[in-house]
Amino acid sequence: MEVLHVDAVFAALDYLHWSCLSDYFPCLRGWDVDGKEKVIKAADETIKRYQNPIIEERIRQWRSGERKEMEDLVDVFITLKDELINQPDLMAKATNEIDKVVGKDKRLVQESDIERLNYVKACAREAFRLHPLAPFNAPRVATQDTIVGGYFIPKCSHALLSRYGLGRNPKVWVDPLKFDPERHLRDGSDVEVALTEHDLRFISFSTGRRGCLATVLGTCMTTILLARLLQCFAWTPPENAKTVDLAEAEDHLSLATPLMALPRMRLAPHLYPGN
Ligand code: HEM
Repeated sequence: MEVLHVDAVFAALDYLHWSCLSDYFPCLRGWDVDGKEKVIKAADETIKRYQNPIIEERIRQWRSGERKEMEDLVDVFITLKDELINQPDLMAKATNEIDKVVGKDKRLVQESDIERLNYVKACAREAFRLHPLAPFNAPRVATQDTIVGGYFIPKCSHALLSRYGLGRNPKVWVDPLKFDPERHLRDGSDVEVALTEHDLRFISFSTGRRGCLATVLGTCMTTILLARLLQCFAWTPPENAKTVDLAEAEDHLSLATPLMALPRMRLAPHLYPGN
């Protein structure tokens, strides 16, 4: 069932940005002229069959008082960690910053440290720029004729922003394919690095009325997760490999080959939850 679920999620993601004839001619809805409705319906049913019982069980646990603490959410920062594995000097800079701010072997990174973890946040910004989760933002429909960035957008047209294209635009970013967190740090300034990017030079939380409602929570989750991955473990490529293969798959932005990396504990054992 889990394999079916993952396949269904990827099918749904693949189709997210496809245009469908019935979006433009609603009278065709149900006829499935281009065959996409059938694929999406099947994926949707599989996703619900897998996820709904989990969600319902969670709701039951909260209502009955059995569950009292928040758990899970997030994964993703895998690609970011891999970029750092391939450039040990950058990883050392991030780890040193964490050790300096938190102190070695004292405690784990916590929310109050975030404002002083500028290099870690610059790494996260760089990952948002270079490795967007999805190729496009959610589609928008123009409610009136308008001009954006010099382009005329007629009323009713559907507009998609390329997250991939923005982050790698050579007119905006010097050496755009290089993973270089320093580009987000202002020389000699201790201005706090933010993960938000309101000028849309790349998309992290987007901006405006429909931008992410949880930029503070998202920043907190991202920074703490990455900082703890680096604080708790020294990461190296797998045996027999010099680097982690970061090549993207041909038809989506995930890694072409599964991630393999070796973690080694770098803190005193009592600091790891469960010990
Ligand atoms: C690293 C974490 C996160 C990132 C990078 C992120 C990014 C985004 C992006 C790019 C959008 C679309 C904005 C647009 O289309 O213009 C969005 C929408 C949204 N996000 Fe997040 N998000 C994150 C975490 C969260 C969390 C934790 C929550 C809730 C607890 C959340 C709630 C929302 C909501 C409600 C919207 C829809 C806003 C609307 O359509 O009006 N996000 N997010």
